[in-house]
Amino acid sequence: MSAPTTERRHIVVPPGQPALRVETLSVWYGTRQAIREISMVIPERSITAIIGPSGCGKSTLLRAFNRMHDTTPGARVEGKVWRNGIDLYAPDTDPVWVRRQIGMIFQRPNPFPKSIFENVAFGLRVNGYRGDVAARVEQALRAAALWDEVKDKLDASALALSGGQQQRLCIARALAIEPQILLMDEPCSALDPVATMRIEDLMRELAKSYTIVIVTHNMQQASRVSDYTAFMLAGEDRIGELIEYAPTREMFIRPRDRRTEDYITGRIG
Ligand SMILES: Nc1ncnc2c1ncn2[C@@H]1O[C@H](COP(=O)(O)OP(=O)(O)OP(=O)(O)O)[C@@H](O)[C@H]1O
Repeated sequence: MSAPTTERRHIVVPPGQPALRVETLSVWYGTRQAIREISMVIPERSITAIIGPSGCGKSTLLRAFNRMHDTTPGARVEGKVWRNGIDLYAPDTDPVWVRRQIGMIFQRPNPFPKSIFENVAFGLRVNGYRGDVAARVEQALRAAALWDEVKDKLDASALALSGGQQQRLCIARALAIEPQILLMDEPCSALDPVATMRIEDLMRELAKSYTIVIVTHNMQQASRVSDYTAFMLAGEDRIGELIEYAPTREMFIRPRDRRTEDYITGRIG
């Protein structure tokens, strides 16, 4: 199905049910605006990559998707993020509910200094889960492709795992509370190529059931794993904007905007 394109920017509206609908989203840190009026639709059960040069606002945009800026002093968000008809920024929308639906995986794996089991069980306990915690922990570890490696040492410290295993543990920890969307902020940048491949394979597997949005510096990674790619760029005023948003294959083979082409061919950034 061909997608409509705006005149000024090349922004597709992916077909099907959106996981998130982002409308004229702007974020400020104090008086400095970091991103300007970004509108896009994130399709469900797919991987959307956000790419662009350092400082163009990729993480800022990603963090706006689950209200992470609520916890940043001085940060302010304008615009709307809709999920199934609910405005995530409406005064009566509970930010805890938002973050339960939309989990975040960070650049550096950040397991708690607890056992492997307790890391995954943590969110369940915080949320007062009354079911079979052990079963849910196993399910999450299996979904994160880590179960076989840790099933015999669930009581061992999470900090003894390799970097790649720690990152998959953090993914299991996020999955345990059954989110629908996973935001990943450069999840492989601290990992070696083999661990990176495992996370990328895992992402493809997870995308069958979850919606994933990933920020990545690595264009090869975006082209390998994502279905859609959003290219951001900051102009002379240093405010990040969405320049082009398209199916990944299209963007890498036939970018519509010269700035996208300059970036993916290495002329800028
Ligand atoms: N907590 C903060 N307080 C003040 N300014 C911030 C904060 N976080 C980010 N910024 C600024 O906002 C702009 C966008 O930053 P952001 O981290 O979103 O960019 P990015 O594209 O993800 O960069 P990178 O690829 O280097 O991680 C930058 O100028 C950055 O310095």
